[in-house]
Amino acid sequence: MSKLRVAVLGAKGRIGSEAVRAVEAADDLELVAALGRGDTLETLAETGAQVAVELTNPDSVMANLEYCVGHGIHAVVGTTGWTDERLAQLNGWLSASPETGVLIAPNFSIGAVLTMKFAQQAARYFESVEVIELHHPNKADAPSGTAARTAQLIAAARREADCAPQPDATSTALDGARGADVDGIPVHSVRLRGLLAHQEVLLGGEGETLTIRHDSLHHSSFMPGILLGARRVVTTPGLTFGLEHFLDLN
Ligand SMILES: NC(=O)C1=CN([C@@H]2O[C@H](COP(=O)(O)OP(=O)(O)OC[C@H]3O[C@@H](n4cnc5c(N)ncnc54)[C@H](O)[C@@H]3O)[C@@H](O)[C@H]2O)C=CC1
Ligand SMILES: O=C(O)C1=N[C@H](C(=O)O)C[C@H](O)C1
Repeated sequence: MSKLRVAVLGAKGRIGSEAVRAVEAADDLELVAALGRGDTLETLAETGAQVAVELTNPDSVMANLEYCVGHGIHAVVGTTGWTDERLAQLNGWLSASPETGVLIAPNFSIGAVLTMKFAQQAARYFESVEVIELHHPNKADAPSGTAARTAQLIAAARREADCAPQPDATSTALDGARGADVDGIPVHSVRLRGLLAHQEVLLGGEGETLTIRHDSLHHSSFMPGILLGARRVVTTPGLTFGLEHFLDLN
């Protein structure tokens, strides 16, 4: 059986370099291109890449995806910085190339995907919910894509259940002291040498709290999700947001 032809964009970065090794090590995948900043995207068409794994940064991702979708190259995207406007633009490109698939995964690690799901399930049962994400200090964006997505899922679950607004008597606060407001959920970002990628969802009710915590201790935690995404995206046209859609989670 022929191998799936995979390219990695952002191949010299922290996660991209790990993805290059993971693709090379997979029996059913062939690494046909490993592109860094300044390399031409034409390499993707020239090498016949079927899937591009996009792990660059929010400034580069849109141009890369415009090229990929325009050339019918499926994409697995880990890069952060997604807004409604960006998603609408991507959907526009996809509607002109209806057989192409794009997976955007705020987080490729199974533990983080489960954290989001558990938080979504728990959100309606507690009066208070806050998210704390903790990352290495070289991270460009805050809050993390995972934390933003977690907060959006929590907020949607609370809206659906008609939850009351969270109790919070704060009347004076230093800027930032209560974190960023993502759909009404406070999200706090820590940047600390020694960390990689971590998240806590704190839920509080009368006389009890629940903490859901996940730790990515190595970039290897993201690799099974990236490889699964590459294998599945080629048969899943259109936009898929979240790795959970490729997992058998009930
Ligand atoms: N979804 C997930 O599970 C994960 C997502 N990420 C995200 O992936 C992105 C990259 O993270 P890191 O590897 O830590 O950053 P990094 O800064 O170490 O790597 C990014 C690399 O992309 C390169 N680059 C920038 N523009 C490019 C372009 N147009 N073409 C090719 N290469 C380009 C940079 O030179 C750099 O080598 C971030 O948005 C991060 O949040 C990171 C880890 C897991
Ligand atoms: O930059 C990182 O490192 C990570 N970025 C993603 C995010 O912003 O959520 C995923 C993971 O947290 C690691």
